Amino acid sequence: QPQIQAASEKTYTIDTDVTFPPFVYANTENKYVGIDLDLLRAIAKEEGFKVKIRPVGFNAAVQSVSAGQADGMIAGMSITEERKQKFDFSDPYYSAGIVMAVKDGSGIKSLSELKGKKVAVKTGTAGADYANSIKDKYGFEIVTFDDSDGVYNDVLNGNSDACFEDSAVMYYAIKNGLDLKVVTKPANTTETGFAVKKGQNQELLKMFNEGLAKLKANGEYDKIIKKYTEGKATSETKVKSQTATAEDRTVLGILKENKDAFISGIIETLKLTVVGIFCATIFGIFVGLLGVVPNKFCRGLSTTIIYIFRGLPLIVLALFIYNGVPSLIGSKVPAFLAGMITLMLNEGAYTAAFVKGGIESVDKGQMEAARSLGLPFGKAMRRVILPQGIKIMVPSFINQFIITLKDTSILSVIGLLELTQTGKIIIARNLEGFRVWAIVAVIYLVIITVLTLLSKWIERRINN
Ligand SMILES: NC(=O)CC[C@H](N)C(=O)O
Repeated sequence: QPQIQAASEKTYTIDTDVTFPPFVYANTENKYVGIDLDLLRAIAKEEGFKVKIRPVGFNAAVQSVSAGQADGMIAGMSITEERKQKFDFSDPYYSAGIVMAVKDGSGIKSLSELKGKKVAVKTGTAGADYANSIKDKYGFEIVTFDDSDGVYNDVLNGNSDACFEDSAVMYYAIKNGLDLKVVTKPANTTETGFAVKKGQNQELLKMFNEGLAKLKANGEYDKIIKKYTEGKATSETKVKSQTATAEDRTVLGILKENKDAFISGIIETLKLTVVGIFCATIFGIFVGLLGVVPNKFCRGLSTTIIYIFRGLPLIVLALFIYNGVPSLIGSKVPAFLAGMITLMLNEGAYTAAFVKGGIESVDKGQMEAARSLGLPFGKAMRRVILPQGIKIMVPSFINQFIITLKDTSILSVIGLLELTQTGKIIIARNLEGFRVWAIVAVIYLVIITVLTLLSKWIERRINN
């Protein structure tokens, strides 16, 4: 009995794409809902397991599930032959084809008019595959975005001439006021399913299928589908942008409405920054010192570490640690830990470089004089060289702290819900790109100002 109890309480991490109404999105109450999540929650209840939903985006979800970082994903995901190599899919719960949409009033009416034009798609989706498969035939260029709102906006802005999107999603968005028009019939219709990594989490897949069958039998399935596809929207099913008239669209209104999201985004950013700065500083000082000790191996090691981690783009390092390393070591790397290690290695390499440089810039005669007075190397370093070197390094430290803060934004690619990712998700809902990014920018500036003042204060104390 207790064993069953424990098993039934198991929580699974499920990644999703919240820019995909009516399948997954945030409603007016900021709750993640939609056909997929309602089904998943009903199934979880039926089968006795818990789910933790992470709004990471479609492509990020595909990667985190393949890397074993999440237990499964549900995001209106098409069951394709290619994906079956990497994923095990549940029984289908919906189906969708791909349609092309253009700006209302644009002259384009068919695929054959796309020659020399730009088509926006979402990274890693069936729509993107479809676009790739016909781009040479019709002679268009592809532009990719991480979420559906980015795709729609690019067409609305006129940067792209058309976009490809799942039919149900496109119709739903247009019904809810998006100023685009569907001009083709659904193509490549595929079924939609819940996915786990191939060969993994089979018990979860089995429970999903059993639960789905039960919901289909007892009418709950139909109810959920109807709720999102027919009839009048309720406050529960409304997409944020649907309430445009009722909602306060001023900067203050947006701030008030999303207060909690912004606050938790800020906290996550601050946590990452503080932990990142701390680890990078220790790591950097250590590697920097290694670079000046009188030992060839240590100096070589220091140079190599600096060379590698200063040379790698932060985003590549983050994706490598989060999505690459788990398949190597066979266990999960939590997103926060992955983010922290990324910052430690990258910012630490820069720190090491200026620590080394700072020490080297202290006049050589200082060390010689200290040594000839009989001080051993370590002591001469600590008492004579470092105090002078640190003064030289302080401005670089402050600079690096600020860069670390800004670089935390890049960690949004591994789904960390820090300030930038928070901004993306809010925009996914209210489509107020300009205002939300302005708010996010101001918040960063405020934090940077505080950080700078704090650093300046420390600098003064060190110099006195
Ligand atoms: N969330 C999505 O964008 C899914 C798009 C599409 N159905 C796919 O599986 O690729």
